[in-house]
Amino acid sequence: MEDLKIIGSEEWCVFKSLGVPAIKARVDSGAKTSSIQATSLKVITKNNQEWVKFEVTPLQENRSITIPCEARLVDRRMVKSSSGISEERLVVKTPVTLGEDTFDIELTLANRDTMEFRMLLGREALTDRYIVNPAVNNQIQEFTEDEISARYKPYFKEKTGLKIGLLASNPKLYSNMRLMEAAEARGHEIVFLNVEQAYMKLDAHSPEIRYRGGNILKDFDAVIPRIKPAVTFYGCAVIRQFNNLGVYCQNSAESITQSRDKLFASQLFSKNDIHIPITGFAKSPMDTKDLIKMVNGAPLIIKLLESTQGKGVVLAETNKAAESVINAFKSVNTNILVQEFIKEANGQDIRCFVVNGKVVASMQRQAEKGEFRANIHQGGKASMIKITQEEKKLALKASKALNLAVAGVDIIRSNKGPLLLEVNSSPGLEGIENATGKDIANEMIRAIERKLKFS
Ligand SMILES: Nc1ncnc2c1ncn2[C@@H]1O[C@H](COP(=O)(O)OP(=O)(O)OP(=O)(O)O)[C@@H](O)[C@H]1O
Ligand SMILES: [Mg+2]
Ligand SMILES: [Mg+2]
Repeated sequence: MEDLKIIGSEEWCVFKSLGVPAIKARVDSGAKTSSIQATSLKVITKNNQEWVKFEVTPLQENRSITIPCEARLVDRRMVKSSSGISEERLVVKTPVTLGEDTFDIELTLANRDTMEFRMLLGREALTDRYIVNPAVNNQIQEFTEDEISARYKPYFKEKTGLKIGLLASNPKLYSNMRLMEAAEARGHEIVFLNVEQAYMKLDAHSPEIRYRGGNILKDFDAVIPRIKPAVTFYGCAVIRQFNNLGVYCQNSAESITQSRDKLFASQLFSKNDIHIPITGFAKSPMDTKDLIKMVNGAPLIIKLLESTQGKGVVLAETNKAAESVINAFKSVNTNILVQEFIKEANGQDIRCFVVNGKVVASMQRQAEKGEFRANIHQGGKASMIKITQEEKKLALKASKALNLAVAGVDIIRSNKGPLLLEVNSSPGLEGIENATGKDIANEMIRAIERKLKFS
């Protein structure tokens, strides 16, 4: 016991033979084997032995430094993730240096970028060497920030900007052109990626995304998803793949999927105590009459579950009309929501543009004469508006409920106070930039910089 050293909760490890000058490990006596976050895994044969090539992004704060490594493969192990799923992980063996001691360590290569720390130091490496004192850090080796900078100096690439992918469909669309412009203006490299031309390889060790023609899409720091409704399913699969490869996606596949389903989203809102117009959903035409009563009768709104630009939103003026329209949709198996009509809104609604938990712009939209839908695509006119504290809170709460970093939140003013209409995951920039004069594209790019701690 006496010659065991005290090790803290976080320690710097050096891997000379891998070429990793310093990597901070979380000391985790709960884990048997140590692990390191690794991407682009590839098993190769060297002198009749199996080796693994992989890449390590060793610094938590700087994702632009990636070190190519090679180590001998000693095992393949099934590991249970926190969600209970078993996955095969490659295990390599390599010398590690902690302070004055150098010893061989087995490392599981964790190829999913979910770890806060880039490395975990497990029991096997600690036993007979260290006693853990979780209250302290850097007991074995302390590196100052300057020392880390010096150690990493040769690795700092001449990289002045991020590499961002704009995952969308039409490069000529105002919003997409503005995002490309804003990213370039801030010194980043931005690549337009047509979502339907990206395809993927699903493989435990070397998952990939390729682009038409066979190019592998790699080295992306971030992806801005701008997925049109018609490609939601495929687009979200591509976003998930980028995410699995450790690329930051400004809106996640999950939140986009949720926001696209008006019923699912409305259930999330009511669960989170977010007020929406009274809304009903029913399967059978036998319930239509009561459904209409439930939302206070006609005039009422009927909405297709997946609709945008106001195309799938209908106003039924009388109970009779409502009943026949609802039953007509049901007869062709189309899912619809039935909603209380907020007459006092007078064809007005409010669009709040939310970026990373902040309302960066808001506008009022006024429907054309004789029209109740305020959508700009339906001829609505936009103007500046100062929203109330309550409306701001509502917008932020709604985007938070869906976990969207970028969201277009539609709010309607009713006699009961502001009500949430819907949250869009790819809100257009044209209407709101023109109405408010705000540079929203720039806000979105800056939000990515902040998330990636790029400055
Ligand atoms: N319950 C309601 N009462 C009054 N007006 C409504 C109601 N629901 C929707 N509207 C009007 O219809 C417009 C379109 O509705 P909604 O935003 O739900 O549909 P959408 O087709 O998804 O539009 P978007 O293009 O914003 O995604 C709203 O902006 C609003 O002006
Ligand atoms: Mg919508
Ligand atoms: Mg809308």
